[in-house]
Amino acid sequence: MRFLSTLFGSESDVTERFDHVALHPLFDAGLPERAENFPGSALRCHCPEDRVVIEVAAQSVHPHLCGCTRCWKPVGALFSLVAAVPRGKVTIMQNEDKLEVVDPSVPILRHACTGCGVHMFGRIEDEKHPLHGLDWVHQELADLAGWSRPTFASYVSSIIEVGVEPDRMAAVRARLTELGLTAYDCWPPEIMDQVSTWRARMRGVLL
Ligand SMILES: N[C@@H](CCC(=O)N[C@@H](CSCO)C(=O)NCC(=O)O)C(=O)O
Repeated sequence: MRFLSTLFGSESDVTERFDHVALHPLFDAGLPERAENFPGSALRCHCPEDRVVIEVAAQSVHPHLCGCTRCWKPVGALFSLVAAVPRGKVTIMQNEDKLEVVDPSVPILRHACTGCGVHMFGRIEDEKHPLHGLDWVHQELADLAGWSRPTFASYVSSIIEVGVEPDRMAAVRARLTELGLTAYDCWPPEIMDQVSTWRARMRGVLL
C-alpha cells in the first residue's frame, strides 16, 4: 500500500480510493463460478424490445478484461469483459437487420446493435489474420452463467486513450493484481506466442 500513499496522500484516503477502483460492473460484483461442461448461452442486446439475440454454443476461451478503445464497455466501466469462441458456434437468432459493423477498417469487425449500441460479436474475416476463426463476445449479455473466468487484463494502458488520468494507472493496476488478474499492455504471452507462431508459418520459417 505504500506506493499508493505517495499517489493519494493519507493512509485512510488511500484505502478508500483503492477500494473504489471500479473495473467492470459484473466483475466488481463478483463473477459467477465457471460451470463444468458449460454449453454456452443466448446473448441479448440491451434494447427494451426487438432485441438482437445470438446463440453461442460453446464455452469461451481467453476470457479477459480489455482496456482497448474499440471493445464495447458498459456505461461507467474502465474495461470490457470479453472472451473468444469458435466462430462456427455463433448463430444470429433474432433481429439480424439491426446489426451493423462499427468500423469496417479494423481487423475485428464488431457487429453492434444499431438500437442500443451493444456489440454482439466481433469477427475477423481476413483468413490470414492470426486470430481468424475466433469470434469475440461479452459474457454479461448472456442468459446463463458458468463461463470461464478471466485471469488477465489486456491493453491496460489503452484506458488512458479514452481519458483516464495517467496518475490513476498505479491504482488500476494494483486493483487488477488484487483480483488475481495479470495486467498486460498488449496481449498476454500465450496469445502473442500463438500470433507469432502463425506468422512464422505464413513466412515458411516454421512447420
Ligand atoms: N491502444 C489501441 C490498441 C488497439 C489494438 O491493437 N487492439 C487489439 C486488441 S482488441 C481486442 O481485445 C487488436 O487486436 N485490435 C484489432 C481490432 O480492434 O480490430 C487502442 O486502444 O485503440
